[in-house]
Amino acid sequence: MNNVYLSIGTNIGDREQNLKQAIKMLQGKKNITVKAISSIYETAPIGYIDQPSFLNIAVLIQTSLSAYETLEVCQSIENELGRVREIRWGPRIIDLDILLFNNENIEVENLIVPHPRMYERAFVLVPLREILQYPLTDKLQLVETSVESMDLQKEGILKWKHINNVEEFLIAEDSR
Ligand SMILES: Nc1ncnc2c1ncn2[C@@H]1O[C@H](COP(=O)(O)OP(=O)(O)OP(=O)(O)O)[C@@H](O)[C@H]1O
Ligand SMILES: Nc1nc2c(c(=O)[nH]1)N=C(CO)CN2
Repeated sequence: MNNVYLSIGTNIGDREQNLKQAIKMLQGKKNITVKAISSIYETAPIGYIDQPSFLNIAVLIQTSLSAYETLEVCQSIENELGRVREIRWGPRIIDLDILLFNNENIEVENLIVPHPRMYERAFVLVPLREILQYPLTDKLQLVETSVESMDLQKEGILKWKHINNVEEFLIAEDSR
């Protein structure tokens, strides 16, 4: 079984609903088990600034899929939820990135793991830190040391909401 950390972001539409949908779709795959979900963080947009704030979350899954197959699942979920690719780093209904795949270094076409920009992004590291599985590998340890040296307010971590009961969170009625 592979331990895989994912980052999910959304800044269009009913953002919380988008996160729920994405997690439910992950859970619905027969080769994937969702093991942990971080709090939901509201974060200021990084990179391309003139866009709404994001909700960001980190998820730990266990899967028999390869890294590339996991990427394909992430992309199929993005497509199914109706993501349209326009501006680089611009607004999106949903974005699923593979952060870490076991403790592996992977570089194949269309896939680089660890995610090349993860260690400089508070919106990735802060949720990820919450769900790190022990014992810490060197890559997980680097998450902790990187986040410790960040000024979270300056990095746009605005507020967060803890999910007390994951089952309840996922089945809760659409509030619209
Ligand atoms: N670890 C990874 N996780 C997800 N996608 C990756 C990864 N490494 C490379 N990619 C590739 O990156 C491509 C562009 O991804 P995307 O459009 O989501 O970028 P982005 O979210 O705008 O920016 P960023 O990659 O900085 O988060 C994807 O099509 C995918 O093939
Ligand atoms: N706060 C925040 N900013 C972003 C995000 C994101 O998920 N959260 N995703 C981006 C594209 O990868 C660019 N900027």
